[in-house]
Amino acid sequence: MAPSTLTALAEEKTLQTSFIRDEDERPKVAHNKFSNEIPVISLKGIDDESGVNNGRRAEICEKIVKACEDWGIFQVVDHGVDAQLISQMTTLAKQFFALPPEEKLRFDMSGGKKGGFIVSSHLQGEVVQDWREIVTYFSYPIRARDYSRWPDKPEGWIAVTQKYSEKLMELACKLLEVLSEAMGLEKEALTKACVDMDQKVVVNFYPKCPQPDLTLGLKRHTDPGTITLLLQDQVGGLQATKDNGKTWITVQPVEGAFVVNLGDHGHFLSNGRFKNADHQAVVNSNSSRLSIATFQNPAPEAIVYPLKIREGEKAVMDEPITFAEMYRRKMSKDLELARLKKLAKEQQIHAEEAAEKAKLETKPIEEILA
Ligand SMILES: O=C1C[C@@H](c2ccc(O)c(O)c2)Oc2cc(O)cc(O)c21
Ligand SMILES: O=C(O)CCC(=O)C(=O)O
Ligand SMILES: [Fe+2]
Repeated sequence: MAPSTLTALAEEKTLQTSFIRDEDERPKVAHNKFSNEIPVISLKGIDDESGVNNGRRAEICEKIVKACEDWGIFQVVDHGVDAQLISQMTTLAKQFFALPPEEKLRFDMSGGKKGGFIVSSHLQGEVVQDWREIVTYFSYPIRARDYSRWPDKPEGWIAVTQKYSEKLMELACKLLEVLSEAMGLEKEALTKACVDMDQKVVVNFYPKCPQPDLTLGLKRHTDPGTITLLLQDQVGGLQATKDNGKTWITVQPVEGAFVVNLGDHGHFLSNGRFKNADHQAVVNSNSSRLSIATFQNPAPEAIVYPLKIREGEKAVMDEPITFAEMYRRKMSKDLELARLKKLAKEQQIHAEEAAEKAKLETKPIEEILA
């Protein structure tokens, strides 16, 4: 059972066992050992398709496409989202997590409610807990918004979140246009494949952690959707993989930048040409950390299948399926893997205990008592 908030646990000297991960899952690289390998791309001039600047758009597009092919993750600056809006969004988010537990728990979503506050994860049945609190809103399609699940404190946050969601939807669509064109398709191809794009904002708060080397803020995963725009503070903790998942790097925080991640949907639609970035978040004992993930997902009924299969390529999917089915299969695979891992661990403990018992039984009594 996940605790209802992390406020009290963050003050303890040791970590509660439900957060302790197996050794192979624990952090390998420090939260602040930053790498500059992930490309940082300026979007200045991306809208200008005329004359001399068309060269600039082409240059930006080339960089984005290369980053998607090599990493599935990159950062964007000069993206046009107002710095003041970003600062309001982060200030208000921090104020929300600083509220007393009972205020945050007015929006508790542990009973399976769509949107609100929860510790660790929205997924049911996780074996090990993530060291994070989240507050999440379903922001698009607008007609499906349920404002009763949007926290009404701190004052002014609903209005700021609405504006933030709108601006991030615009930025995401711009990036999807570039990727559509790179696939040799019309600009709207990827947004059309999403049917009626869903957007979900997840604000992650990672409190200071007593034993950060034993746990993760957010376990290793790929995002399920088309594209994710992540805003992170300067603390550091986002990690991505290279060398086919073997090596971890910590992404250098860049003030005012968005980290752009390709998700599974984007990966499948490009027939595997664009990577779905494998990533996780680590925590530390010095300071809390805030990140805001804006997930751009297709509608649940949207059909998932490669939009373009290039000559000589084989389709990465056996059959077209809906996004809802794709998500369901992903979640059950994730949970099944965690269950098998837990089982293997229990069996190992059992076998070790049995071996110890057998050893004792064959020992002469004088040795046991010695
Ligand atoms: O919180 C997340 C992160 C992410 C994710 C985490 C864990 C998984 O097993 C997984 O498959 C994905 O993607 C999300 C996607 C969502 O729609 C909501 C989330 O809260 C998250
Ligand atoms: O907090 C981070 O840096 C990562 C967050 C993330 O990957 C997510 O919310 O899906
Ligand atoms: Fe993620």
